[in-house]
Amino acid sequence: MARSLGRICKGFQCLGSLSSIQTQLRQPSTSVSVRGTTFVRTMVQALPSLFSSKPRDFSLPNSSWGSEMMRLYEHYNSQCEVETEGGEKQEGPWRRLPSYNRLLKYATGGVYLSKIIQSKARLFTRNIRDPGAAFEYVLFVNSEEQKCACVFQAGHLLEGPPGHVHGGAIATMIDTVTGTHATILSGPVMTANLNINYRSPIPLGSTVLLESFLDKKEGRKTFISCKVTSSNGSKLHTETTALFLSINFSHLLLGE
Ligand SMILES: CCCCCCCCCC(=O)SCCNC(=O)CCNC(=O)[C@H](O)C(C)(C)COP(=O)(O)OP(=O)(O)OC[C@H]1O[C@@H](n2cnc3c(N)ncnc32)[C@H](O)[C@@H]1OP(=O)(O)O
Repeated sequence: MARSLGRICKGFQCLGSLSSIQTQLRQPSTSVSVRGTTFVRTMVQALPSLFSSKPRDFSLPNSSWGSEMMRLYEHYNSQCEVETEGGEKQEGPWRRLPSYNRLLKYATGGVYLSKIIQSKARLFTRNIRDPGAAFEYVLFVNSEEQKCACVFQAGHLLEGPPGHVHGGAIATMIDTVTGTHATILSGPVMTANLNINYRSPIPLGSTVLLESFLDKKEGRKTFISCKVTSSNGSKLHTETTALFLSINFSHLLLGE
């Protein structure tokens, strides 16, 4: 019992780091975009400190990334840092988000889960070790324009219709991108509604671009839209509207 309480307290300490990020987000500032930039920078810097050892950043290129995946990665990554006329480097409009296969060491899904489940819990999209087999993706955020872009290469384990990507795998990626975007904009949220129109199938192994946009914020509600296109933008694969509701961490930890 005492040990369980210790674990939960440690979990809350981790959550404290996230709370401070949220506090920063809520502090009055001159504009939403400045606030967003600060939040993203803080989040990027704070996340690794929540782990017990140095975690693998899954958003960095690996040998399975094809030429289209690399081309789009370079396209956005080159805009994360730009050179001034005087030759100095400064932050660009985009920022790459690191990606780990678990978010918190202790608070991995509620106090009612067994220790074994807590220790084995992994993020759904990052739990297959074989590079290129499933979800290969990297997410970039543009705080000024309040949008996100995700380059996604769909591996052979994501098959639905023969030779094409499973609709649930596509929905997973849309939920991941819009959910991350909503978290950046509003702090902790959960998906309340995801409305997807599938317009054309995605060939297995291909690279696509997911772009998400803030539609509006109303109280606890954050409305995001998202489209998935082929890597050169010529083909529309899906169109989505999503609703996220802001939550307290106790909603996840205690089921309240
Ligand atoms: C770093 C790694 C990042 C990875 C990102 C991955 C993102 C993945 C995100 C997810 O997948 S979350 C998992 C899937 N989602 C869930 O399991 C959520 C389950 N549902 C709930 O927990 C609750 O229903 C929810 C928190 C969404 C809302 O419950 P609340 O009790 O907080 O809200 P309430 O029912 O009081 O409704 C508040 C308002 O929202 C509205 N609302 C709630 N659900 C709605 C809905 N589904 N559609 C439209 N409106 C909805 C509701 O009508 C009301 O509107 P008004 O204030 O105007 O009256």
